[in-house]
Amino acid sequence: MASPSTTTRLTELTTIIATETKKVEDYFAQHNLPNLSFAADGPADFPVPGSNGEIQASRRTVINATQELHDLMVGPRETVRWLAWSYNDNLSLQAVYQFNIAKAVPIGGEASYTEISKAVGVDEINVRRLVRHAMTNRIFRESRDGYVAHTAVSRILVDDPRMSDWVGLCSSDFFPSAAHTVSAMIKFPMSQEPSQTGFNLGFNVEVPMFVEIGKDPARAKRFGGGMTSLTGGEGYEVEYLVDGYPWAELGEATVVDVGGSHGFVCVALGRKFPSLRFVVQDLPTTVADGPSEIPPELSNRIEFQAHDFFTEQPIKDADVYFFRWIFHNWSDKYSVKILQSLIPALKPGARIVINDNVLP
Ligand SMILES: C[S@@+](CC[C@H](N)C(=O)[O-])C[C@H]1O[C@@H](n2cnc3c(N)ncnc32)[C@H](O)[C@@H]1O
Repeated sequence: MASPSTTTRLTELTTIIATETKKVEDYFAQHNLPNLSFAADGPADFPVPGSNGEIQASRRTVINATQELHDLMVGPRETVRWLAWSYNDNLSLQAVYQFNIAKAVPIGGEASYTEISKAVGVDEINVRRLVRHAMTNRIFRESRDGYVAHTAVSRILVDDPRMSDWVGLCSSDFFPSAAHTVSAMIKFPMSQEPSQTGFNLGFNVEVPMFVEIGKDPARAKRFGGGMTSLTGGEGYEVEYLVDGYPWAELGEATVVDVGGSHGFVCVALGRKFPSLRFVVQDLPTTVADGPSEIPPELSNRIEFQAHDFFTEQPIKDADVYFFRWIFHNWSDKYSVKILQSLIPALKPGARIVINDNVLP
């Protein structure tokens, strides 16, 4: 029999939501901050810095409590139904990205479905279906019957090219891979091979994902841009890394950022620790785009080198070999290979620093 405690929990949650929301609103009022809104000119981010622990804790509590309240109200059976259907959210987002629909809607104005259809070269019925579906996630709004305007969410796809890269990477590279992951598990049971994955079945290719993406400069650039965007996202800020390790104690030291993409981590470290020098290693197409991302004042301390981390590490005298978000991409077999290829380069006292996420 169902526990009668649900009613109590609902009331508890509404009280938590009201109390913590008031703290946030009072803070906004005291600091003259804009109201939260999805209007196209509304704030794109929560307008209180992450360092404000108290308001961020209230915000987090409201997010969790409203989610729980929502889920309780929806109920277990309908939760499963909607979860199973949520691929449609990726689908409409992929269409918006792929057909560049956000750019077909003027900021501060509106466009009819007919105009969008002409601008993006997709038939009007599908434009209408997909854009209206995207609206269920607050991507665009219908300003009047048959006309589309931006919201603060859709506007980000125009204003923030790196977020657009992230959307493209997730919807166009990861979504098809995820859709084939279980098929890959059935076809290649217990495989540790990077060429026997959902990506391989999804794109019908035999080489590992990074090799395939690296063959196409535009796709590699999108991957790098997407990673930069993710790193700027809440909870992933590079400051945790900058402040969370005693970099200053290394003194005059060389840090090799293995698989360092476009070098944005080294930029953040280089700004704060002037005695560090950096070599960013990655696949050739990725490092080709790196130097243009480095601010001029750091270009003499950050260099790029094409290097495949499965081959012997070419930099022999470094103080730190740094791996950020590398090992979670590889099975144990290949993670061991990546580490073994460092061995010939390690001088006494050299460090291997790993910054990665672990699912608890
Ligand atoms: C998840 S990204 C992490 C990027 C960066 N370290 C960061 O913190 O965002 C993994 C990186 O590994 C690179 N990579 C993949 N295979 C590689 C290989 N065999 N040798 C060197 N880099 C590789 C990719 O190009 C990509 O930039």
